[in-house]
Amino acid sequence: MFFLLTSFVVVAIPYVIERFGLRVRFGLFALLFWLFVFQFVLIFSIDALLQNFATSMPDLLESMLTTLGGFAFVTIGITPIITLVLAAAYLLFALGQWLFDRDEKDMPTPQRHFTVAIDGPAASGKGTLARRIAEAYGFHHLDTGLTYRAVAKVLMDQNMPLDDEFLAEKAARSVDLTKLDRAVLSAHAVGEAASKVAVMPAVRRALVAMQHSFAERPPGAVLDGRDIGTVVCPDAPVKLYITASPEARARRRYDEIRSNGGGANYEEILEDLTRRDARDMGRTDSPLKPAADAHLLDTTEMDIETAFLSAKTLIDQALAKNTH
Ligand SMILES: Nc1ncnc2c1ncn2[C@@H]1O[C@H](COP(=O)(O)OP(=O)(O)OP(=O)(O)O)[C@@H](O)[C@H]1O
Ligand SMILES: Nc1ccn([C@@H]2O[C@H](COP(=O)(O)O)[C@@H](O)[C@H]2O)c(=O)n1
Repeated sequence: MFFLLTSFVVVAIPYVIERFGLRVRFGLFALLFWLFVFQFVLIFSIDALLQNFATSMPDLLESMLTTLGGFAFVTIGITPIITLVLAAAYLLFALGQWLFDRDEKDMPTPQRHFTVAIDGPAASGKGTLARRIAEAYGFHHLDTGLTYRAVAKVLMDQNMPLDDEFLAEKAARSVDLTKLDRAVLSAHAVGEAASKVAVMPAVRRALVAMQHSFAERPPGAVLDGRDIGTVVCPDAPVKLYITASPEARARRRYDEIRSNGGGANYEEILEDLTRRDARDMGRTDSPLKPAADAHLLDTTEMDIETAFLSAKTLIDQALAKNTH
């Protein structure tokens, strides 16, 4: 009787803990507990049956009951042993999990991605600033203007019209962010063509999807363009809107082309920039405008380093907020 009582306690305790204490239950201890109860009931009911009715029952039934009772009697000792072994294994596993979780909590949490969104009109200096920031913080950089330029270049190379949305969308879907060649795409004419394909919603949808996933690259990404703060990364913790007078921007572009050995006409460049600004600001889908929470930076009278230091102050403040 002492053996049965002890066995009952051994199978009952893990069952009760499993039933009422565990969030994830496999029912293993419940199975062992009810198996034990079943064995117990078999032994005693068969014993009672045999004691009272053995003489009146057929021999075959009597021997079957005797075998069954004997089997239950022999195996009832195994159930608590299995329960004990499993409970010990379970305890060891739980202890290991607890130690592992505790070590994990002590580890610094991996930094999530951080996005700097930079928008502004042509030649305002946003690309130069974006590259400088990316370099200083070890972030990835995407000049989204190049993606629109790549679409325009595909169409131009194949003598296709720039206003066919179906063809332009197909070209947009073929853009590979790892193969954007600034040297090839930076031509003035490609920029002009890019602003034409950029008015088409299907083109924007295709490119924005790529830009959006680029922005999620850890540890951070800097994207510059026209709709980064408003459409591509509306939740970016730092948004900058870089601007400069049209004359200053035309002068910068003129100097840039000349220093690369190209021929340029300042008046023509100013005219092109003004026309491109008007197209980019006036289109229905994702027009160029500062996001409501963007910091404005007018670089007309500001050199590149000063612009970078202003941006750095804002980024450092946002990074400090992010980690506390
Ligand atoms: N603050 C600044 N002062 C003087 N020159 C600058 C300044 N910022 C950028 N530049 C120069 O102006 C030119 C245009 O800059 P950048 O290419 O960065 O402009 P952008 O806004 O990215 O142009 P786009 O929209 O056409 O890509 C470059 O030659 C760059 O060196
Ligand atoms: N996010 C963007 C980026 C660019 N565009 C269009 O592409 C043209 C070329 O851009 P650059 O920055 O390389 O000069 C630009 O004029 C825009 O029309 C855009 O729509 N959205």
